[in-house]
Amino acid sequence: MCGTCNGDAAGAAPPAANSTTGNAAPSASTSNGVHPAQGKPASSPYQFVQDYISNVGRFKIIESTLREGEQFANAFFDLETKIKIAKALDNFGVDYIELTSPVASQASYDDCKAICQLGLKAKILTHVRCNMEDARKAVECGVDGVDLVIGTSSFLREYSHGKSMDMIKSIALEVIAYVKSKGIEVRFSSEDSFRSNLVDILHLYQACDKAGVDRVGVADTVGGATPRMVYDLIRTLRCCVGCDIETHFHDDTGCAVANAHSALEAGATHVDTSVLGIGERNGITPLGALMARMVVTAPDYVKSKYNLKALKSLETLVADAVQVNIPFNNPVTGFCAFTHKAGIHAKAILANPSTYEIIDPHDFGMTRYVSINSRITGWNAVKARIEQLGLGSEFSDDQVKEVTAKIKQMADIRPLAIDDTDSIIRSYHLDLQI
Ligand SMILES: CC(=O)SCCNC(=O)CCNC(=O)[C@H](O)C(C)(C)COP(=O)(O)OP(=O)(O)OC[C@H]1O[C@@H](n2cnc3c(N)ncnc32)[C@H](O)[C@@H]1OP(=O)(O)O
Ligand SMILES: O=C(O)CCC(=O)C(=O)O
Ligand SMILES: [Zn+2]
Repeated sequence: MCGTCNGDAAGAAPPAANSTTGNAAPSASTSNGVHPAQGKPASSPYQFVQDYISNVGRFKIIESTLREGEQFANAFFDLETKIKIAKALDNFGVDYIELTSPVASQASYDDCKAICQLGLKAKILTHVRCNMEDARKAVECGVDGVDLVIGTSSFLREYSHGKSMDMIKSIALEVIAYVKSKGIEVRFSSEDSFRSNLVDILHLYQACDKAGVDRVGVADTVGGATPRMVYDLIRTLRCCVGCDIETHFHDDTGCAVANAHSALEAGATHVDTSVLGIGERNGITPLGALMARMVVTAPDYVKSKYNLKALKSLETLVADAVQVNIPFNNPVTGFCAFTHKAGIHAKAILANPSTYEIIDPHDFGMTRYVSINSRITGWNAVKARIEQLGLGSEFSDDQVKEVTAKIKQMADIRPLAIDDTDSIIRSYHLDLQI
């Protein structure tokens, strides 16, 4: 458990963004601990190779913290909080911000109008049931686009709204025509797409495409899809419609990020996210985790388009608003996401960070951290700490190995903090003077 990382070289606190304090940095490194001469490998097997269908290098984000995220158990966003989150999302560079249906309540209606008037770069969408009354309310608010949704699986047709596929199609076409007549974007999505009849939904999407919808949406509403199922469905759909394809993945079985990646590979154009993945039940594709995935797949696109260094503050803002902690194992911003502990890892990391890091923490304004306070440390890591303490020239390699053995002896007895380890080093050093 990463609980043992507490009391690392930087003390009890987790490594902070833009801080190098206490890192066991190599002597030949830059101030941020990266060897300029030994950067990333020339090519990465994880980077995509462009094919004609994949959109991994040109996707768009529909950020739904203020819609799907409002469905998270702990969420209560007043207008002030919504505005802060909307501005932070805009600063991060998301393409769209999706808001709760204005039909939900008076505040939802008023807040939707207010956010539309902020003049953000991101386009503002609201998410409504596929019917004329909801669509009218949405348009009234001044949004840039309306996301229409209706369940198409037999479960939802029977137990949610009771409409046949024919009825769904005729309502969808009517509502799409109405929203288009208002000169704004319109998307049509089949809720619970993966449990819907494939032929039925392909026909429906084709009809919507013909009617001029801007995007059709595929939703894994219950989070049961696998990346292969997603690839197959999106690849098939890509051949049936010319419009954009939006995708929405719940994380009930832990596949939400992988499914989003797979969807883009198969030709989807848009991915729904929320900050920290908050949403109904255990939520959807988290924005930060998707960024972690995509910066590895398509580094140039992601680094040029999104303000990655703002991720930590964005996640902190939302975590505070919904009263949760950022999970310890969160990609990029989890407190031990760039902490290296085992001696074998530490040695290689100090020589070249690419050995054990697929993401450069500095791309996100984060720093790496090498722990030396455990029985599994090694002399190379301890040597780096000794150098950091300014004592490098006073220890031979044999002496570093001897002091490492002392650290391990003590670490076998109890957990150590950096002060303990530094004391062992300093007292060994004092003994050398006598
Ligand atoms: C998978 C998703 O996350 S979809 C998005 C979920 N978002 C929301 O639910 C938005 C917040 N919701 C709300 O505030 C409320 O549910 C409202 C205002 C939309 C509706 O509230 P109520 O009228 O009290 O109905 P209630 O919530 O009990 O039931 C949903 C109603 O919508 C109908 N409905 C459900 N989906 C659709 C749809 N896509 N299109 C049209 N009608 C629908 C249901 O049949 C039901 O109608 P009924 O009143 O005839 O039974
Ligand atoms: O509108 C959509 O595409 C998705 C709706 C939703 O939240 C879901 O199906 O889980
Ligand atoms: Zn959802």
